[in-house]
Formats: sequence, C-alpha cells, structure tokens
Amino acid sequence: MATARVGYALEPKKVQSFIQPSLIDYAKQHGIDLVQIEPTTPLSQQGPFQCIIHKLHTQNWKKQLHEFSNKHPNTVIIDPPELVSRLHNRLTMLESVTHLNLSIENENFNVETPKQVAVKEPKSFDFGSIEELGLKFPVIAKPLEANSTVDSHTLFLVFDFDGVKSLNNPMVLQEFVNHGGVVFKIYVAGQHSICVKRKSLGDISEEKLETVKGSVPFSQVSNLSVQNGEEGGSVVDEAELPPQSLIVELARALRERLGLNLFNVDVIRDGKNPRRYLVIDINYFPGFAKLPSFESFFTNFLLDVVQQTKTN
Ligand SMILES: O=P(O)(O)O[C@@H]1[C@@H](OP(=O)(O)O)[C@H](OP(=O)(O)O)[C@H](O)[C@H](OP(=O)(O)O)[C@H]1OP(=O)(O)O
Ligand SMILES: Nc1ncnc2c1ncn2[C@@H]1O[C@H](COP(=O)(O)OP(=O)(O)O)[C@@H](O)[C@H]1O
Ligand SMILES: [Mg+2]
Ligand SMILES: [Mg+2]
Repeated sequence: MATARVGYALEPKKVQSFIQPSLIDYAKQHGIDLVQIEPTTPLSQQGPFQCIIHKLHTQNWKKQLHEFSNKHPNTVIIDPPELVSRLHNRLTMLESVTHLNLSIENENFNVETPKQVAVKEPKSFDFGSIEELGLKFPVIAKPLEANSTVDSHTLFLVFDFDGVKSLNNPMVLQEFVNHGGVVFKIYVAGQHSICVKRKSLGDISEEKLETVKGSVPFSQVSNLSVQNGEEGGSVVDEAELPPQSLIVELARALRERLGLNLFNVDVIRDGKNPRRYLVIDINYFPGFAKLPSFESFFTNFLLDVVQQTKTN
C-alpha cells in the first residue's frame, strides 16, 4: 500500500497533546504518514505533501503556505488561513450561524446565537442603559479577539454597569442564557462529526441577580454558588444530547458556511425552551484528542482528503 504524506504544522504544545503515538500508529496502519513540519525551515525543502494540516498564525507561516500552495496546487491545505482567521474574532466567528435554514426533519428547532454587541472601550462605556444595546444583565463579557492566548479565554460574568467599566480591552458583551449547566461540543472533521457533553456555567437565579454586583472572572464563578457546584457531574451525565439529525445538519451547514474542515462548535440549550439551541463559540482545530476513538475519527477524515486528491 502506498503511503500518503500529511504534513502537520502545530505549536509544540499542540504536537504534544494531539500527535500522540497512538494517532501516528493508527494513521500509518491505514496508509498515512504524519510528518512534522518545521516552520523555520523553508516548506519547499520539506515536501512533497498530499495534504497539510496546521494551526499556526504568524505572517511568515502564512506566506510560506501561500507560496508552497502556488507551486504545488495539488497539495490540499486544511484549511485556508484567510477563512480560519474569521474564527479569531468573536463577532465574525458567529456570523455563519445566522439564517441557517434547517431541513424539514429539524424545522421545529431554532439554532441561533445569543444577542451580543462589541464594546471597544469598556472603561468609557457611556450608554444610558444596557437595553439601548438590546441586552439585559447579566451578560457574559468575552475578549473580542479569540487568539489562543490565556487572556482571550478569560471571560467575565457582568451584572451591572460598574461591571462593564471594570473591564479592560475590547470585549463582546453577550446575553447570558440559562441552560442547565451543560455545554454540547460538536467536533467536526470534514464530513465526520461527533457531539460530547461538558460541564458549563450553572444557571443564575433571579434572587442571585439581586445580590451579586460588578463582574466576576470565570474561574471564580463557582464561588458565587450559582448552581455550579458538586452536582455538576450528574447534571452533565443526565443531560440528553441534541437529536443526532440536528448535530449532523449543524455540522454540515457550518462546515459549508465557514469553508472549514476542522473545528468545534459550543452549543447550549435554552433552559426555558428545549427546542432553542444557541451557538456560543466556534474553535479552529480544537482538542480532538479528547474524543473517544480520536485516532480513527481523525484518520478517517485524512483518508477522505487523500482519496479525493487521487480521484481529482
Ligand atoms: O488543548 P485543548 O485540548 O483543551 O483544546 C482547546 C479547545 O478545547 P476543546 O477541544 O473545545 O475542549 C479550546 O476550545 P474552547 O475555546 O475552550 O471551547 C480551543 O479550541 C483551544 O484552542 P485556542 O486556545 O482557542 O486556540 C484548544 O487548545 P489547543 O489544543 O489548540 O491549544
Ligand atoms: N451566552 C452564554 N450564556 C451562558 N453561558 C455561556 C455563554 N457563553 C459562554 N458561556 C459559558 O462560558 C464558557 C466559555 O465560553 P466560550 O464562549 O466557549 O469561550 P472560550 O472560547 O474561552 O471557550 C462556555 O463553555 C459556557 O460554559
Ligand atoms: Mg468554548
Ligand atoms: Mg473558544
């Protein structure tokens, strides 16, 4: 069996967590040679590649990739950097979710995004009321830039104007939706998708809202004793997954809209309306290694890509 060379360009931390010996072995047994790309060595000296997967965003890397792709148009680049970059801003990230037309099978479900607005300078926030922005407290403040840094993952629950003013850096203020403490993560690799459940922020009661002030970074949310305590595990265990047809359709529709193959989508289910789902986050090339049978999940995707290059 001829082997296909698939190059990967990833941060060392990601190589460690993702390119596990079990993945290398499984891929090899199925005819795929996973080859590490050294970003500081010219790409042209490291080929040939049937396919390149990557999660690096430096200008130098993007330039190399562009030049390589022009010279070797048959190498499939998973995925185009200019499309990946839409996920690096929390406003453009969710644009693809608007006006998703679901099929008849799923027509009883609504898939939306929470209301949100960008606030460039929270410190000089001068709106008369949060309602003017089409929002109401509590909101969740997320750094506008989703650029893989620790800061970009530091979120805040915000309960009032003082809370908004306490924030630094451009933020997105997003409606907080009670959802029963469970987030669904739909992982997509080309035509393959899988949904897993994870613990999320607990619901915030009306009584709580009367007593909590300001803003609270996420790491401290459980200190508020919002319903996020020890029972978290069983809440997750007991939650019902979204219907499989909805998962598959959402994965397919977003893959087409985004023009991307490797991503995951964080989805919550409105606690007041079980037919209303909200997409809250989309991540490029997430932690696939956390999935059950991730070796076969990912290798099957690579096999599809390699197969397509042969038939073209
Ligand atoms: O490292 P992991 O396995 O936790 O994966 C992270 C993802 O976790 P998830 O698979 O959704 O549970 C994580 O997803 P969340 O934003 O936490 O929902 C991100 O995709 C993160 O990448 P980045 O820091 O945004 O570039 C991912 O980090 P990298 O693996 O890309 O560093
Ligand atoms: N609009 C929202 N309503 C309720 N909970 C939310 C909302 N947005 C985010 N969360 C909670 O915050 C967590 C992190 O938010 P997310 O947007 O996924 O940021 P990150 O990119 O850092 O993962 C989610 O997994 C969920 O628990
Ligand atoms: Mg997330
Ligand atoms: Mg994210």
